[in-house]
Amino acid sequence: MAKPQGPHPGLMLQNYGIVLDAGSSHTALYIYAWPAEKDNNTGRVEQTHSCKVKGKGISSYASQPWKAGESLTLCMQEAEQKVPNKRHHETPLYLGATAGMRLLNMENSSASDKVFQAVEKALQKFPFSYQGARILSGQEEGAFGWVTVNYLDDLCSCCVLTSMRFLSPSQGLETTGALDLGGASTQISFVSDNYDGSESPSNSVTFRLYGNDYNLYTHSFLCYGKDQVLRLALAQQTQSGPRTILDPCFHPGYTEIKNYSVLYDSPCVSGRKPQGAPENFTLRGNGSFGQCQEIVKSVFNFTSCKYSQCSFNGVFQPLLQGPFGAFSAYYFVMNFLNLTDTSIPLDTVKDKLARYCATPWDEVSYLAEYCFSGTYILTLLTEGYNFTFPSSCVYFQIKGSDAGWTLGYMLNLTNMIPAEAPDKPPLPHYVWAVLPICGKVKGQRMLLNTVLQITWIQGLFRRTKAFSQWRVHLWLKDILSI
Ligand SMILES: O=c1[nH]cnc2c1ncn2[C@@H]1O[C@H](COP(=O)(O)OP(=O)(O)O)[C@@H](O)[C@H]1O
Ligand SMILES: [Ca+2]
Repeated sequence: MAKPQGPHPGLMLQNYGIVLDAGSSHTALYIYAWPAEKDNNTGRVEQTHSCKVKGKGISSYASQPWKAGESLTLCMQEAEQKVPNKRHHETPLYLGATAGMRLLNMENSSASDKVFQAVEKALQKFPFSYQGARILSGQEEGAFGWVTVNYLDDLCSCCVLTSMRFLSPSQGLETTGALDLGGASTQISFVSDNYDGSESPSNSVTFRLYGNDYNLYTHSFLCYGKDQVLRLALAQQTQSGPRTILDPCFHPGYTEIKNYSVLYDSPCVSGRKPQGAPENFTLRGNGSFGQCQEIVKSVFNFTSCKYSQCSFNGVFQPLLQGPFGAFSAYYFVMNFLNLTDTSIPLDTVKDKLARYCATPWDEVSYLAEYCFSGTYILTLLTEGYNFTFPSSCVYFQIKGSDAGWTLGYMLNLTNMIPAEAPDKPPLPHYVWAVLPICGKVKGQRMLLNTVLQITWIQGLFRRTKAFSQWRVHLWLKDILSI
């Protein structure tokens, strides 16, 4: 008897790509896959696997660089299992390091070189097509995060509220801004109609997509990731070299002995260590959101701005234009605190956070830093960047842990971000009319997307924004399976 025929093997063929995100706090490996037979511009790239490397980020191995390489072995072995053997040699492997390595490189560039040598040696042992390990600039980190957010196009309910924006004849269509919060740096990236890149060229990244140039505003604040900001806040409170501090950002009853040398061992606070400080100090929590916010505010500088407008620390920022997707630690922290619903009035959010901060430590008992982190996020968004809640549409991405710069980085390096327009329109016009029907088939959520996409298409005809054309193109291909 003849064997049952499976799908044509060609249809099953997948391409793979691996990106290691060497963050300041830890390293994560992501595997992406996309159909091999579709041309690069249209196949939907999906994350098929992720692996969290045990231990800390590679920058923490400055004094034992070989361990940085070793630390990656288990996740790399997992990747060997997950990517089919036949595809190993064609699978590109990238490692990108962010703010932890930026700081180490500033502090001790030979130690940072040694960490990269060790990592390179470890990665080259695997059968993938190794494409190099490097430090991403802050602009790259922000810009690739923005590409990911817009590629994923995973609009949440928050944007339903603002979908009328898309219909507004004056505004036209919009892309989604990206907010990334790491341990050592934080990025904000968005396209603003009134920003042409000339006022502060260092904050401008130009993308060529479908034949049009996009001007993206992006800024990375080194030392404003949540772990380094905690150091800035503690440095602020220990300038006189005390033996004890009463810290409002920690729960009442919380006590921790902190070492001065360890606290000040970072370029973000080095040079500020108080002279003649004892070896340690005791941090005692007193859980006051209001006082904590005052301390957090003091790490921002709002006094000088040589541009038409600034966010903080004299950094230019054009008028906010949303929606925005907030991911990484934004998501972890706000999800933990049950504060991802941005339609809640700001005062209610503050009340909830105040109640959480005031909860005695013996009732919380683990994860001491969420009061501080929540207060920092709220302050960064409202005072630093000037978001107003609930009218600003910032949504904490459900797949927050997996959104980030890695997908955008890989799309760029594998030439999957189309720079030039296709010769002919992506689809014949009659397809537009079919959209609502296709939408209904996949249920309400798809219907919502349909409405948004149609509005985008209206925008397309109005302003022919190339990036949205790209998105619409991908989306149509996806739902129509062509
Ligand atoms: O599963 C989690 N729960 C809570 N926080 C997390 C989790 N995974 C990562 N984080 C936090 O997200 C941040 C990720 O920062 P990352 O290591 O990418 O630094 P970087 O982007 O500044 O280089 C860190 O502050 C880390 O503590
Ligand atoms: Ca990161």
